[in-house]
Amino acid sequence: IIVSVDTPDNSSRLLRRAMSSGDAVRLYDVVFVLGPPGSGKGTQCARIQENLGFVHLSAGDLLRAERQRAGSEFGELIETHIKNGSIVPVEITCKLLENAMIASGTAAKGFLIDGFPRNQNNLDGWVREMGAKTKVHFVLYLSAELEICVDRCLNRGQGRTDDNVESIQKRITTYNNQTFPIIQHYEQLGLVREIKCGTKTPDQVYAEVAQVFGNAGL
Ligand SMILES: Nc1ncnc2c1ncn2[C@@H]1O[C@H](COP(=O)(O)OP(=O)(O)OP(=O)(O)O)[C@@H](O)[C@H]1O
Ligand SMILES: Nc1ccn([C@H]2C[C@H](O)[C@@H](COP(=O)(O)O)O2)c(=O)n1
Ligand SMILES: [Mg+2]
Repeated sequence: IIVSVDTPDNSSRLLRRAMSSGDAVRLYDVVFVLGPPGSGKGTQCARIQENLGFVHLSAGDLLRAERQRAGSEFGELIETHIKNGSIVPVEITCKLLENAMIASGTAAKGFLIDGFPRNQNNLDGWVREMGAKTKVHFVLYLSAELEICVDRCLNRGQGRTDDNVESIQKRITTYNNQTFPIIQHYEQLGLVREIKCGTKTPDQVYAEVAQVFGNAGL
């Protein structure tokens, strides 16, 4: 039950009453969005944000912005991980996500967290820091054949330092070894909503995405 919007920093839209304890507990509504590099996570999140009122937070975008921020003590470390396709320690990423959630103001229906949690360290850190403040409704898993994903990354044209063959191969290895097990973890909890999107157009994928959100009452 949504009972209020007032939080100490006036930033969270949803304040729900914990029916069991009677205590007021703040819960951010969250959908994680995972899938291989180039599967279309950012593309679909932009549409969900526009049409369904969720705020899109890309962990990769937040890390790239932090890398560029003058005076950041993490810039070099982030760049090294991005180039190597490895995963930045969760303390950094989780703090960036939480700050962005707080900064997003009061209008969000919920948060689409794109590209997170990407490994066990991400998941453990999230549970530790954000578990009690969030409700993860489901994991939107955008799957696609890896050859298609590689082509899309190489043709993305956004000047990303990791859209080259060497970095993409490393990102895919990390995805297979570290991220896929996280998807399997959520699958075991019955929380994965997979959309097979390799050969579908963005419009076709979005039609299925909208259905998933509709089915979840979001
Ligand atoms: N269904 C689709 N069909 C064809 N091209 C697509 C489709 N979805 C996205 N693209 C294109 O593929 C590229 C990668 O898409 P996008 O950036 O959304 O992927 P991503 O999953 O966020 O990737 P990353 O994990 O590397 O951030 C972009 O150039 C995008 O325009
Ligand atoms: N949870 C995350 C998300 C991203 N990164 C780093 C490493 C990724 O290869 C890179 C790009 O992410 P993308 O934009 O493709 O989602 O950012 C990370 O370390 N941890
Ligand atoms: Mg992306």
